[in-house]
Amino acid sequence: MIYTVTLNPSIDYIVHVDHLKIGTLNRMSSELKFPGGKGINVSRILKRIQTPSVALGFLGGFTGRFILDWLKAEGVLNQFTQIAADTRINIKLKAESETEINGVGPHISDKEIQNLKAELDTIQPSDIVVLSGSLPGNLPDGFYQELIQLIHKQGAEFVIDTTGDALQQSLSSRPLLVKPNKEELGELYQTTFDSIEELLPYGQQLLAEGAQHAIISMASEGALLFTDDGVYQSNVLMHPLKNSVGAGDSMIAGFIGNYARSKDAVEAFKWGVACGSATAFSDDLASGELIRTLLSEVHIRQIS
Ligand SMILES: Nc1ncnc2c1ncn2[C@@H]1O[C@H](COP(=O)(O)OP(=O)(O)OP(=O)(O)O)[C@@H](O)[C@H]1O
Ligand SMILES: O=P(O)(O)OC[C@@]1(O)O[C@H](CO)[C@@H](O)[C@@H]1O
Repeated sequence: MIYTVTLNPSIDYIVHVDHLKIGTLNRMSSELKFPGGKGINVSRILKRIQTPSVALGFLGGFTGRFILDWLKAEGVLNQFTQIAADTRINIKLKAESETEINGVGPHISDKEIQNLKAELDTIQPSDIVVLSGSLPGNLPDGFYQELIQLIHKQGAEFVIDTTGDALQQSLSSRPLLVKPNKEELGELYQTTFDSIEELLPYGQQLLAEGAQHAIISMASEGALLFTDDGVYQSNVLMHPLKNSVGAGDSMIAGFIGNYARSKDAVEAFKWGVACGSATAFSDDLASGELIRTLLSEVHIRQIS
């Protein structure tokens, strides 16, 4: 089974404003609300590519109920830990450019933390746990490390999609996959990149530090896959961009959903690119139908 862990879920409140003027009243031209948070996005895409998963994490209040109802309607299995405080609302403002304003997240009590950790007691050695996104306000910086220890105690594998120190510290625990985007990779190694060639040593460094597979996603410039057998580059699919929120999560879902079955990293990468691109070309997360249509447009070549 694949488990996703979203410690800081959200309602993503997507607001379209035609001509945004700061400092005055603006009227929305349209608005949408979706369940959000990186692990939840992974589980929703897994469902659409017929791969079962169980979504874990903290949910509370009226916002938490909205997310639970939505996941139930979509048939996404879940075992969330109930909390007293309200799950956050993240604003995705779509005007001339895209602006995101993410909440800090609710307070989590010690008892609620223990309840979440107890959910990991039942995972099996063949399971994969996807740890994604930010930590709600009061959780300590090393919290992902604590979860990784619990996952390893059960003999299972993990994927981690986070940034900075938490990503750095996780590498020596041999994550099955890490997927920083180009900016996050630059932040990790305190550098910037002007070309694919400049990226290559840093992708290799992720493997040298312990990652089993690393994808560097580059939005409209495609993606790179680093494995012990070589480095692979995807083409860029050309369709109108509708929404980049969740493209990275969709890419992780596509990779891990396929890899869990095939154990073939290059084939899994192909699915990752199809899922990530399909979400970029959709208003919400991608449909299974669009993912399957785009799969035939994905071409992977070995570059090293
Ligand atoms: N505009 C685009 N055109 C074509 N493909 C795209 C575009 N945006 C994203 N993709 C595809 O989706 C993948 C993941 O996107 P991206 O690099 O934006 O991830 P991310 O930064 O983690 O996204 P997010 O945090 O918003 O979920 C890319 O590597 C690419 O394959
Ligand atoms: O604040 P975090 O946890 O880093 O990111 C949360 C978030 O921006 O990530 C998802 C897209 O990847 C959205 O659904 C959600 O709003």
